[in-house]
Amino acid sequence: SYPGTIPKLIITRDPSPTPSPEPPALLSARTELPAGLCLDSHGEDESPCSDSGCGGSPALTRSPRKLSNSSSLGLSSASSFEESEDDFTGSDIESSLSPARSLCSPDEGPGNKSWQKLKTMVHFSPFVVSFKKRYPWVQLAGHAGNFQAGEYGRLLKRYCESEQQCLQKLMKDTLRPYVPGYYGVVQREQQDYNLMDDLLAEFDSPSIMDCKMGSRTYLEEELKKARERPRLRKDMYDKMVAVDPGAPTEEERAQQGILKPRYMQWRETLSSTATLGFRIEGIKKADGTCNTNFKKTKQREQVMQALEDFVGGNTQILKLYLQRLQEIRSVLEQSQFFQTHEVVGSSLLFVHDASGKARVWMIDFGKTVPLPEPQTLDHRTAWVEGNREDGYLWGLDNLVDILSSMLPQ
Ligand SMILES: Nc1ncnc2c1ncn2[C@@H]1O[C@H](COP(=O)(O)OP(=O)(O)OP(=O)(O)O)[C@@H](O)[C@H]1O
Ligand SMILES: O=P(O)(O)O[C@@H]1[C@H](O)[C@H](O)[C@@H](OP(=O)(O)O)[C@H](OP(=O)(O)O)[C@H]1O
Repeated sequence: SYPGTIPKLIITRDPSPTPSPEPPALLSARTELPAGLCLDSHGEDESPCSDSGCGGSPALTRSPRKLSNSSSLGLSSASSFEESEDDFTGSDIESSLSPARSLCSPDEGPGNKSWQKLKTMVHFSPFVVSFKKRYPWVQLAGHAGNFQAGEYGRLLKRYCESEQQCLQKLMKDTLRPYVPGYYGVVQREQQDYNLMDDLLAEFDSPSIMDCKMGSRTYLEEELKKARERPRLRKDMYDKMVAVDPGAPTEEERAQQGILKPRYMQWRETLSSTATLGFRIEGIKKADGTCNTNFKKTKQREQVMQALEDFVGGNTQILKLYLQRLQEIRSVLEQSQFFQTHEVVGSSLLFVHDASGKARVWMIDFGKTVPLPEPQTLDHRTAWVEGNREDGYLWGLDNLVDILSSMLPQ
């Protein structure tokens, strides 16, 4: 298991069947909370590109406007990813449970966040690009309303300054072939977007998997903020209760809210993030079925089963994925960008189709931040607060090891 210290914000109960050591508390939601603590129905300014951090941050000179829940629907269907639940065919157990979805629903009334997490919902978005190729675009994870269709096999992702900085640097780094091509900032309907390659464009009826990498999903900066300006998140409390009604403490129950790092950490220990350094966020298969119900996929065997199902038992595809991951790992080990950035919340996007093509790319750099010079990370050392290690390569080592063990020796 992960050799590092996972800070326990509040000790409730370990959702893991295997006991883990109890590390020291770094932050407590208890009485240390200063006066003025407020209860948000959604978070504010939690991370560089969290739903409020990016669009709502006053530091951004770019358009701070938040997309409304229906904003993508408000645009032409030929140019936007429409939310089309009619197309949904997957087993979406968690989404039906998720209170956050109804919390963020359009009829929620004013004053609430204007856009929401996709969570366990998957967006299928058929659209027409300028060369008339029509294909269903799928957003497996992340914030709803974050994406718009671009032209020529490109897509627009809601502007986030730290992501822009990263993508710009990555275009000059050895990692360039392993990230979506980046084409700068574009504006649509007064909203700024980062324009990048749609990685699905070159596939026919692709199968897709999103794996969130690293042993930690919140930035050190987020911990600091939570201490200095603690905000109780009602939406996160509700999401927690929907998955495990026994998870909140008495106090959290009374407050009907939890701090973001506490929620993120609970998610990490519930899934394989804390023990394997990555977790599956969602899988969509070529037959149209989707599963984003991996919150409790924690054990190595459960992960293997999900991967096996994803590739449909096709060892050739598995082999190609393994090769690509090994290639990415060796490039990461040399990459100047990677050595000098804390990479949190970033995913590996796996895509294959019936033609036998299988590729993996790194996506989502909204919470990838530069380190102060001359600090570097090896991405394998256990995290202790202050060292900023993210466990990315430790997770990739585990993923490579799991895929290798699934292939005939
Ligand atoms: N360049 C791309 N090409 C194709 N699909 C993409 C691309 N980028 C993202 N996606 C799809 O959108 C999903 C969410 O992407 P991403 O993680 O970048 O969004 P986000 O809103 O920043 O997520 P989070 O809330 O985790 O920060 C991915 O799981 C994938 O399905
Ligand atoms: O997957 P879940 O259980 O829905 O939880 C969300 C997930 O951890 C996202 O990664 C996080 O966004 P960031 O990575 O951008 O912080 C988001 O925070 P947010 O609600 O503050 O955006 C969480 O709500």
